[in-house]
Amino acid sequence: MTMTMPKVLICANPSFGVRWVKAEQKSKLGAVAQVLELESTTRDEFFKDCKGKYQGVVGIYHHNDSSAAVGKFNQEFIDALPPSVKYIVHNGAGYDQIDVDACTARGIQVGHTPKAVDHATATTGSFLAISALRQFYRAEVNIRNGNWKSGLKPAYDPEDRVLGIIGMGGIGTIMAHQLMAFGMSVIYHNRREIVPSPDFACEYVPALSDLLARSDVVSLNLPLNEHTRGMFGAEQFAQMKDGAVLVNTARGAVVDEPAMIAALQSGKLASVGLDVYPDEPRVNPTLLAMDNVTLLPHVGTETSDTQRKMELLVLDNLISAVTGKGLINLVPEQQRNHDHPA
Ligand SMILES: O=CC(=O)O
Repeated sequence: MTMTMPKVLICANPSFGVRWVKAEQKSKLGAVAQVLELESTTRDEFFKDCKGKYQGVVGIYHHNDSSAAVGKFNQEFIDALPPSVKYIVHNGAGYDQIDVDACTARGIQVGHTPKAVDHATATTGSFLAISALRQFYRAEVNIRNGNWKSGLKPAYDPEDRVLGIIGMGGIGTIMAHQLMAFGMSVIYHNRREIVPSPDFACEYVPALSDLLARSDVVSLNLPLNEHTRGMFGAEQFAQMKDGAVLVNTARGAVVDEPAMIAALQSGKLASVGLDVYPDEPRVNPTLLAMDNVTLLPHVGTETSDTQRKMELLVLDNLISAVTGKGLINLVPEQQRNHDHPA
């Protein structure tokens, strides 16, 4: 019986693979597929195993941790996969670790977990915005060093300030609601206005430069792709208000990091709140040495509730795919009539 089942490879270190869902939820995949755990410990070993024990694999579960074990799912990696592979499902909303064009060329469909990440990532973004405005990190450093309020500079209230969201989607919408509760008003910039308009008070700003000129807090909520890599640089910082705040829960490589550091050093930016960095897990030491910025180690979705939702969605996608019903969450680039987002 098992031999006739399609094979699915959980391509992640066992402690990062499927760890939060209940056993019976995990076993639903086992009922329709033969589930293989990642055994290769290096990329070369993985390539060797593609010609051996991974032969016949139809679906692959991808986790950010997959890269730690076998490296990026780039063209070389995709080309080395057994010809049987038809689906790769990433546990995460951002799937920049996977070369989607290489997958498309090989007839492999790529899935991901949008929506499941929205609340947790939005909460992280809202925390970063508040912490950056109120300078809570600097205050915490003070108290931990026994300095009470000495040397603290005036901070800013969120109320009556403008939140500019770049890439209004699921995460941006929840962040907007959360920060409106703190008294902020919301404007957004996407490539196109959302139609019908969102059902809450927000204004579409067609020109990015206008949004930057009007926002007290700018939040990046867009995917990393060929259109967005490095899109936020010296020109964009120059267009921002003096003393504005930048929040990034998207991907570090969307921002030109040296330009951001220069804007912090000149005072153009009052502060930043970051959950993502261009070369994770490395963090620029200049940023680490600044106490007016709030930095988190890419924990946007790191809650047991959200991790469970994400794992479940990956499993549901794989079950749907291997039982002939197709992926539930195909990445936008592989959807018909796709026009790149935000
Ligand atoms: O960074 C987290 C995600 O892309 O889901």
